[in-house]
Amino acid sequence: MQKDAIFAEPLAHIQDFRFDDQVADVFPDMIQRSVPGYQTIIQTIGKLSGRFQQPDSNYYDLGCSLGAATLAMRRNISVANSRIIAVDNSSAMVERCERHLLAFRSDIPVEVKLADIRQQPIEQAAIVVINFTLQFLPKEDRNTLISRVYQGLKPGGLLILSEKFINKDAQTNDLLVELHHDFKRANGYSELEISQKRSALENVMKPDTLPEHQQRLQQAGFTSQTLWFQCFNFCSMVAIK
Ligand SMILES: C[S@@+](CC[C@H](N)C(=O)[O-])C[C@H]1O[C@@H](n2cnc3c(N)ncnc32)[C@H](O)[C@@H]1O
Ligand SMILES: O=C(O)C(=O)C[C@]1(C(=O)O)C=C[C@@H](O)C=C1
Repeated sequence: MQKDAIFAEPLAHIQDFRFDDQVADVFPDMIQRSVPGYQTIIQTIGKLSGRFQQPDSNYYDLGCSLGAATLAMRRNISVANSRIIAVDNSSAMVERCERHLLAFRSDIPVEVKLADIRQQPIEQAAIVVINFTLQFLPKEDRNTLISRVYQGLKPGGLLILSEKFINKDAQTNDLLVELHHDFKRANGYSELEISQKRSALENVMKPDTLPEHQQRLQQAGFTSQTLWFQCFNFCSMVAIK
């Protein structure tokens, strides 16, 4: 696995964070060292896929990057007529995702699409995964996407939504941010790497609060939802139709 050193040297000008070739090359290392509980979340997406699979259904991975959640779903689905649709608008990610999936054998077809998830139709879905991607959409587009997901799920269908979040209360927000930075330090990131990446993400990643997420899910129609994972300012929720 290639080590993430993208922000290791002082940068004269910090550009907005993009999922380009440079990021895609180091992404497994980057996400592992940056997102507390990432591995647990991926494993649990696998377990949930076993539980919520339904025959003759679609499974969506929206913002699939290299396909970690797709692979976790694919390993755990055993019912007939299942199809996975993995979508990302970064060509660097999609190219590598396709190659990555070919390295593992399976009878379940996966369609990897270079597209904007805001344009992706959701139909006959047993499961929709949005793993650390909603936070990159413009705020005004988030309600529409979650409503479309609700509409496209079959009865009993599951949405798995993982996000970085903020607290309105500054004191506890700062505490969670500091604990996350401690996590990054423990994983070998320097102060410079932490602060330069933070600046690069500032304009492109706008996390919501937990109540904003909960309200959005409810407004979309989900009457059954819960937070199942939280570590510092990272979380994962499930909502059942
Ligand atoms: C943090 S990564 C997701 C990680 C991945 N889901 C996983 O579990 O390993 C966010 C991804 O969302 C993609 N993305 C961001 N906005 C998007 C959009 N509007 N449409 C499609 N993909 C998008 C990025 O290209 C990036 O690959
Ligand atoms: O590194 C951070 O501080 C993050 O916010 C992590 C985060 C994410 O939450 O999606 C941001 C971008 C990277 O692609 C991987 C992870």
